[in-house]
Amino acid sequence: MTSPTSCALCQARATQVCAACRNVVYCSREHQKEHWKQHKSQCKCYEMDTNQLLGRHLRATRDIRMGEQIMREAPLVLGPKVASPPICLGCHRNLLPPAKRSDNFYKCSSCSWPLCGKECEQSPYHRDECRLMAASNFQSKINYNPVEPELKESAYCVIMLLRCMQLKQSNPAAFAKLSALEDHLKERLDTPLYQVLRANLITFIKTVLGQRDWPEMEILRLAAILDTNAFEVRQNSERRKVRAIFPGGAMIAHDCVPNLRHRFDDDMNIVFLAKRKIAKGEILSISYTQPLRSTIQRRLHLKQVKCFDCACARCSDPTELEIYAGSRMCEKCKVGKFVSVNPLQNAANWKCQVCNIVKGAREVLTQDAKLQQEIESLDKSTPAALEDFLYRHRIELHETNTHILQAKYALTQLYGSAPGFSMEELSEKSLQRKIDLCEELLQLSNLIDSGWSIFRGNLLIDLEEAIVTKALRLDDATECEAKLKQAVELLQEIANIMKHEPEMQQLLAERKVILDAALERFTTAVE
Ligand SMILES: C[S@@+](CC[C@H](N)C(=O)[O-])C[C@H]1O[C@@H](n2cnc3c(N)ncnc32)[C@H](O)[C@@H]1O
Repeated sequence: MTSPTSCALCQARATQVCAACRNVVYCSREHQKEHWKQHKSQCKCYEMDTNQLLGRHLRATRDIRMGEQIMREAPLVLGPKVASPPICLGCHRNLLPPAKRSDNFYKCSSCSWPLCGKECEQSPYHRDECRLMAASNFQSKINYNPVEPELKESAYCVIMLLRCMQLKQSNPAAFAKLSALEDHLKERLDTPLYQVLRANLITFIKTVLGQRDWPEMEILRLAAILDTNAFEVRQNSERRKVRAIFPGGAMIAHDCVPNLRHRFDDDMNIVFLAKRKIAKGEILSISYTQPLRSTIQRRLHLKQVKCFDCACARCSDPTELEIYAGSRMCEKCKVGKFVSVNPLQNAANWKCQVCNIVKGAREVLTQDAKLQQEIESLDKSTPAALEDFLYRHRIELHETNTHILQAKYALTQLYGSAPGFSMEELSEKSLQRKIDLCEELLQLSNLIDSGWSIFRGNLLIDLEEAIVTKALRLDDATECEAKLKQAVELLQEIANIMKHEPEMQQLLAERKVILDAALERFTTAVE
């Protein structure tokens, strides 16, 4: 296809191109502005494509720069997660404890679901479900629980489903968009979760809430659409953790080493950014799972939650891009690592790369599950238990095994923040430990979450703080200067990675003040 050469508005010879999509050209800035209303809906740097493996997905229609924002979309439907600590159904903020332990939350005057206050009773999110509950004489029984205020209430599981169902009447166009999404209902129907849904939730909706006209399979299909496509929307500063459907964002495929990342703005719109340069024609991807997990763990999670077998480059490589996250050291030769003979076949044997002895998949899975359970049960309030875990497993697990990586990542967070381990309190040894762990994981981030990832950004923030702390403790002026210079470079990279994260801006400004003060102190000291 040849590029257009005449102005999209007046057909005169064009001199400038729309920088966002690079698909249309203009003779002047005025004509570009005038044409914007018409062009807006087509101004995209991606298009929808379909193939057998991924189904529908998005593909770049031009080269995309690192850090470029490529899509912003409002939620089509939004509501509580399947199980949630008490939240307000009007504004979706986690509810604050009442003033007195003996008091309860504010309750909606019609349906008794807890809310922030009277003003949230009229929220457009809550109105329709409230009417339905009140008409069926259903009253929520969620109360403030002073013993376990954060306890997740499973009663919330009905809300999002009801909101989807109510779209059919209130907004048929939105309901049509929702219904066009993938569901994997066939695969989900026999799972224990869907059996429980059928037995409890569907019965509740049909009999208690009087939705008898809705066929069971139609309600289950909506539940399956939510499970396949919903994003978790997190706004920590607003105390919000809910789920939402974004039909455009739902078209983005998964890759274990994705090229996009996403965040949410103040209005709970989803925003996708390019983590790295993306070439024209490349498939756009996000990760539906966690990068520190091993191939078996990631594939199992994707299969259970999203019903597909991932066959991305990382999953297909027995060495997992040289990370060997799922491998253990060979018990026999002690120098080789076990790798799967076919990582895309869960039942395939594992073989030592050096002495070639073989282990069955079942044994590998059992060992892996045991270790995962062990690490999840550790006390993560201080570094001791995690350090002990690393020490105890230092022979059978190598440096980049998933369990070791998870423990190391948790340690980077604890050194500098856990009680008794604040930055000022850290011993020289612990401070250096934090620096070493951050540097090690940063190297790894180039392989498993490359480019401007949040994983990399968070590690850089931790490293920068530790480096400045270290610099200020040094007596040697040359060493101190070198460390402060390193911190300046780190802060620059952090600013680039986090420039689209409003919640990070205050922290960055504070880090800059601290670093500038450290540089000034250093300059004054050497003068
Ligand atoms: C959020 S939807 C993405 C849009 C979907 N492809 C469609 O046609 O509606 C998630 C589903 O897309 C498919 N999918 C996404 N990434 C995939 C991948 N890397 N390999 C195989 N299937 C994938 C799976 O069926 C998955 O359950």
